Amino acid sequence: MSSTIIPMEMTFFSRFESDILSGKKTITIRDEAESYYVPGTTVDVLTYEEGRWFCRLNILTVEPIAFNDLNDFHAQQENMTLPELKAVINDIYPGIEKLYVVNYALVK
Ligand SMILES: CC(=O)Nc1ccn([C@H]2C[C@H](O)[C@@H](CO)O2)c(=O)n1
Repeated sequence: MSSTIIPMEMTFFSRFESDILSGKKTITIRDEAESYYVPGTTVDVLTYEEGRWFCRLNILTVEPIAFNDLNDFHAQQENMTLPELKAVINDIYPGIEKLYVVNYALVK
């Protein structure tokens, strides 16, 4: 018998909290270890640093993306420029080519 674990929480660096709450940031890009979010589910969102809850998100889609295929639309959805987004991802996931775009909606 196989069992599926559905994640109930997602963490974000606290510097992204205001962009998420204002609706300016509508995706996050994660590595394979965090590609297990399930479309149609809702997750509690906590700051990575303090574990402080700040909102809930509906997971809309989870789609693979290669680092080299990131484009201005991804950056716009992250409320960044493309060079800023690539720098952030390089910092968090250095050298990782296989990534996942998690598209979400804020639960109001
Ligand atoms: C633990 C961990 O990896 N936490 C993360 C990963 C990514 N983010 C943000 C940073 C960018 O806005 C996008 C793209 O990775 O997602 C994050 O806040 N916390």
